[in-house]
Amino acid sequence: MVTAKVWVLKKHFEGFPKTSDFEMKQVALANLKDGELLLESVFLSVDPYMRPYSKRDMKEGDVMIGTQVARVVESKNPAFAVGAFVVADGGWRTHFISDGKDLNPLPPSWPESLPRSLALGTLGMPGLTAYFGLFDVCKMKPGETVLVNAAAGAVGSVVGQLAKIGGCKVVGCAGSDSKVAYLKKIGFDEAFNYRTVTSLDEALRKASPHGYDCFFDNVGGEFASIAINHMKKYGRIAVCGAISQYNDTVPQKGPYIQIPMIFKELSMKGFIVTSWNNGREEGVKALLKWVLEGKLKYHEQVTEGFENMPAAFIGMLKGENLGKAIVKV
Ligand SMILES: NC(=O)C1=CN([C@@H]2O[C@H](COP(=O)(O)OP(=O)(O)OC[C@H]3O[C@@H](n4cnc5c(N)ncnc54)[C@H](OP(=O)(O)O)[C@@H]3O)[C@@H](O)[C@H]2O)C=CC1
Ligand SMILES: CCCCC/C=C\CC(=O)/C=C/C=C/C=C\[C@@H](O)CCCC(=O)O
Repeated sequence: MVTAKVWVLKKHFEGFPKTSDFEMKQVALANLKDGELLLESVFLSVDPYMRPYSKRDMKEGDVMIGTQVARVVESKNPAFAVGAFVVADGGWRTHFISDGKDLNPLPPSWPESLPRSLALGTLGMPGLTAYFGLFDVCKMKPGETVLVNAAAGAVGSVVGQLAKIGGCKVVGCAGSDSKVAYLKKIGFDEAFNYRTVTSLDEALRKASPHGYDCFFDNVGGEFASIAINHMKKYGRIAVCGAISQYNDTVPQKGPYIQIPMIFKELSMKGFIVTSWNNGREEGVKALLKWVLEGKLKYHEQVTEGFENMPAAFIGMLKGENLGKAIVKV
């Protein structure tokens, strides 16, 4: 009998999550039934969505939601051989049983040169978010100017590079000087530290005096309220996330956006990447091609040890990650 370690939400978050909000438990797994398979987590993802989704979708005592790259260790399902790797949404668990229905197999042709953890980042949900958010929501065109915040993160770093591949000028912001240096290294035309500039308004104007055609918003809040005034006429805003608001105990009250929306005749669209699940194969194929060509660089913030999942999650929310935050079991 296999005993899994799991992390449960001991107490709903109030403001920033604390390690005391989580509790590690041991769960004895039953023997496999026909059609089932036993999976062992190899890499686990920590993502911003877990913060708001936990409030909406979870009750105290539930196993934390999340995805992982897992290896098949025992199988009574002919579609999955022992040793195969899959992306699963098994939550924060070291081992779990699946009936095979909600698993995304990694292609057997996965290049040996690439870490399988990329299936949780640049070649997975965050990378696809950037891909479809930029091409289908922003509808960027060559020669345009693209703005992206949280630009050194899992989604933002892909957005900026795809925009460069698409022939655009790219401006990004991040929360540390080292992240800003990374952005310039991977090809951003302009980048600034939003925490240290004296004026966000001035920084945005300096980076692109004629404004922005596309704004890929990962952050919301005050930044978005200021950035909207720098949009060009007929600009497009892809509302991807609002991480500056996820930990609010009292909702922020921003300026109202109707005047710039009307005056500049802007388009603003919120989106969730799961709406493109049917396009997943197309997106991963395109992203993989650019990675293998060296046009799409990736960075992973790897935390070692299942016991460190809460710390990795909290650290990501606080900006301690460069690129995709993952936990290596
Ligand atoms: N709509 C969708 O389908 C999806 C939406 N998302 C959203 O995209 C955004 C980025 O996600 P992801 O790339 O996975 O995460 P990241 O890898 O970018 O990590 C989160 C980053 O957000 C930044 N951040 C945290 N708090 C603040 C704040 N108060 N103000 C400004 N920046 C902050 C930090 O970077 P920094 O150093 O720059 O502060 C931190 O590193 C999130 O809002 C997420 O919810 C992600 C996936 C799918
Ligand atoms: C509850 C209010 C949510 C407001 C928007 C918050 C976050 C946006 C975001 O980060 C969306 C992420 C989407 C992730 C999609 C796919 C999965 O890997 C997560 C699935 C989680 C689930 O649907 O159970």
